Amino acid sequence: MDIKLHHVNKSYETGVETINVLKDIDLTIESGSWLTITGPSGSGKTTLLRLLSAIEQADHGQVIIGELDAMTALEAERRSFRRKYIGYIFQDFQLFNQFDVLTNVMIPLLPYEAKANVKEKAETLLDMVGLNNRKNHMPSQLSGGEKQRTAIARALMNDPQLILCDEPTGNLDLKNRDQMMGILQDIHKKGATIVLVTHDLELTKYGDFQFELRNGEIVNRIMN
Ligand SMILES: Nc1ncnc2c1ncn2[C@@H]1O[C@H](COP(=O)(O)OP(=O)(O)OP(=O)(O)O)[C@@H](O)[C@H]1O
Repeated sequence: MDIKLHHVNKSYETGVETINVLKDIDLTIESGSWLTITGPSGSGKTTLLRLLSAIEQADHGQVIIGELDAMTALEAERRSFRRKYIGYIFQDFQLFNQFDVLTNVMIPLLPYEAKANVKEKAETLLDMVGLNNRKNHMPSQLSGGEKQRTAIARALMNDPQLILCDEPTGNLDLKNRDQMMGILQDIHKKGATIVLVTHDLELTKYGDFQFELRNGEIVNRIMN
């Protein structure tokens, strides 16, 4: 899906001060492309992903994600759009500690599809990320890398057209990192748009284009 951000600003109020996190962001991401975003800690990368997922709204500007006008759409409309089209791999995984791995992966689709189908799909994805032998484990029993792979499997449950990845390989060893990047490449070849935030400069070689965020501004735009 095509994505367009125009004159986008985002700030947070802490009660003491206003933090201007994203400043006048202009960005076009063509359907099926792969953008890699790097930048120092606190530069606004996660905030940008939150706007691209329509979890949060900008203060000003235009945010168009496929058919969704994220600035004017109501919360329910944004949630439904996310569920249909977006896979989000969160930096902190956001697993439900009270549910086992399989249930964590099934959760996004459970309210909407037959349980048997959802289970089959979740098991296929857990196989793909090499975790089928952990499917009945609780998150507290997993290593950081296993949690991350669970989060990756869960993000793929809805066959997302747009995949937003926040440090998706930060907890993985090189072998698992390359395996996960291989999975993302396969999905990308099938047409998904990918936006990947990373500190790992090795990963910038995968995308079509990249930029750095610095202090909430885009710098160093590079076409690969
Ligand atoms: N809900 C919030 N309330 C107040 N400030 C926030 C909030 N969310 C983020 N910030 C601030 O916004 C700035 C950008 O945060 P963000 O998480 O987008 O950075 P980042 O580039 O993803 O950092 P990292 O690489 O460390 O994950 C930081 O200074 C952070 O403290």
